[in-house]
Amino acid sequence: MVDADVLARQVLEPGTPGLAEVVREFGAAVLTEDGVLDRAALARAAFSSDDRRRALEAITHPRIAAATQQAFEQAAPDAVVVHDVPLLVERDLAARYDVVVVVDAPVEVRVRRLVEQRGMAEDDVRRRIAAQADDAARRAVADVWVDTDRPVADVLADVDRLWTERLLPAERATR
Ligand SMILES: CC(C)(COP(=O)(O)OP(=O)(O)OC[C@H]1O[C@@H](n2cnc3c(N)ncnc32)[C@H](O)[C@@H]1O)[C@@H](O)C(=O)NCCC(=O)NCCS
Ligand SMILES: Nc1ncnc2c1ncn2[C@@H]1O[C@H](COP(=O)(O)OP(=O)(O)OP(=O)(O)O)[C@@H](O)[C@H]1O
Repeated sequence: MVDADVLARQVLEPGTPGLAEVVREFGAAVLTEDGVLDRAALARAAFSSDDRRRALEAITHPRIAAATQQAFEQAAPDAVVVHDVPLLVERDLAARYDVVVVVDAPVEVRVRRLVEQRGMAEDDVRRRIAAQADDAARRAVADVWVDTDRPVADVLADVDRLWTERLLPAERATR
């Protein structure tokens, strides 16, 4: 499992060159008193305009890409590597994968979950969604569509089936 959001956090940990560059670009106001990244403050700055978001991505994305490559290389030859990547469509990466799975929920459900379950500010959530690909673009690259606007148990049952009926055979077919 290679989680892009986890790698995105690692490249901005205290003491990293990534964090130093972010402070040069966005100012010391994106740090807490202890010198740790204030993620909410950086999110406010980065999602204020396309230009600011791209400035952050120019710092993070090359570093995330390098860490991703390293993680892929460490996988066992018979592993099914699951790459959890929010910006797959935006970065035009679909052709690199054997199977593209889109995990979906309607926009209003996404907003409600992130506000209620994660405590995020609603305008932050909406700005992030606005900076992402829309459903039509996601549909265009999806091999499998997982609708999560259902009870979690139903979603998990579908994912189990996806694993045994689609992903394990796809891995075998690559050998
Ligand atoms: C702005 C930051 C500090 C906000 O941190 P926060 O802890 O609030 O969010 P987290 O990193 O957990 O991301 C949660 C979700 O926000 C969305 N999101 C994050 N970055 C972006 C982006 N550049 N464009 C669109 N949506 C984004 C994604 O849906 C992601 O799954 C952080 O998201 C970040 O460093 N983003 C730039 C790196 C990046 O593009 N990450 C996406 C994975 S490659
Ligand atoms: N079927 C469901 N019912 C209720 N809540 C759900 C369901 N599926 C996901 N959630 C909740 O929705 C929120 C977002 O889910 P999750 O973090 O898995 O999204 P994600 O696909 O990783 O998004 P991104 O990759 O953009 O960060 C979480 O708080 C999660 O618990």
